[in-house]
Amino acid sequence: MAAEPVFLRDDVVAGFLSYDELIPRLEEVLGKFSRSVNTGVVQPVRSVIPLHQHNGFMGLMPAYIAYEDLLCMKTVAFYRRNENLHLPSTQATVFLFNPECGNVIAVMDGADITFKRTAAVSAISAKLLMPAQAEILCILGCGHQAVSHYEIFTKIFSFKEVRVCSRRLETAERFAARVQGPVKVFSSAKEAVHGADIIITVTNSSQPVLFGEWVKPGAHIAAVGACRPDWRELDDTLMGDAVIYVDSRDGAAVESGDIVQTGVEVFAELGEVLTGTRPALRNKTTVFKSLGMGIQDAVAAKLVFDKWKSSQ
Ligand SMILES: NC(=O)C1=CN([C@@H]2O[C@H](COP(=O)(O)OP(=O)(O)OC[C@H]3O[C@@H](n4cnc5c(N)ncnc54)[C@H](O)[C@@H]3O)[C@@H](O)[C@H]2O)C=CC1
Ligand SMILES: O=C(O)C1=NCCCC1
Repeated sequence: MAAEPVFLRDDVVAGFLSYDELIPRLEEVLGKFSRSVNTGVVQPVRSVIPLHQHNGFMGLMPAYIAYEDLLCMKTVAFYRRNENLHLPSTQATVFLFNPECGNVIAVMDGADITFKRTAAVSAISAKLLMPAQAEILCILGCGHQAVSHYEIFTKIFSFKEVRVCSRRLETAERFAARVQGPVKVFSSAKEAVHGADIIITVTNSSQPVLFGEWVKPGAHIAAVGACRPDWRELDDTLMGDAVIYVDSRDGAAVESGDIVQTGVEVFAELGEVLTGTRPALRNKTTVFKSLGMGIQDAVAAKLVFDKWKSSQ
């Protein structure tokens, strides 16, 4: 009989998951995913059940990675909650399976994995696509993803100024009090992004929050929210002006409102840039449209599981 699956709580997962170890694994798997030859990295587009009654949705994100013999699935629900509830909008659980028989070997709280792998992938996009002299970082939206993005961006890059703006000023002020390091709080998104070299959009908005006419030419935008075909974060002008990079072309064609509704051409997947099959056009205004991928969760979960196992 198969052994009982282990359950790893969020604090345990967080303790075993470091950006330093995560980033190279994400780069490797994104590169293999984007290769046209069969690399055994299999990941369908997320299946999504909209939960209109509850202002949210649930997604199923299975993945198999042959070179790691790694079979994984994340379930993730995202709710637009009242900020005053102080509940995470993302509720995620990661299941690791024994690929030989399909039995579950571990169940993990998926919150930290989702926060860190998403921020790490945005940081990879910035490493490849941000202008050579990037001095000002601006984050729009001050929720959970904003915290992990602040952590990794200030850890691996050095900025003269980090600015934040959220829908409500109190949220941005709370964020500034919570993170370790200097932050300038703005009440106007237009003023916050003025002159910024990198802009991260991590909002739960379904309407554009960033407009092309505000953006400095040559800036890099990591657009993390608006993961439904009827949600937007970026306006038509910005989508039309920028060179568009994505994590997965198939996912973007189905899930990204900014892409589906404007019909803009996707220039490359991040994995294609990582493997050198498509160029990184650093001198242009670039958008990395992130949607999140099961393979990203899988490599993160394996890291956690292996560390947990060797700690036993
Ligand atoms: N691409 C990916 O891999 C992933 C994307 N997401 C998406 O990232 C987004 C953020 O997620 P969380 O931080 O967990 O959500 P959250 O609910 O913790 O934070 C959202 C923040 O956006 C702010 N906001 C809403 N409208 C705004 C506006 N018009 N201008 C400025 N700020 C505004 C809210 O005040 C809140 O601070 C969501 O859309 C979520 O679906 C989440 C996980 C992974
Ligand atoms: O990849 C993920 O995880 C998510 N992507 C879109 C929004 C919810 C979580």
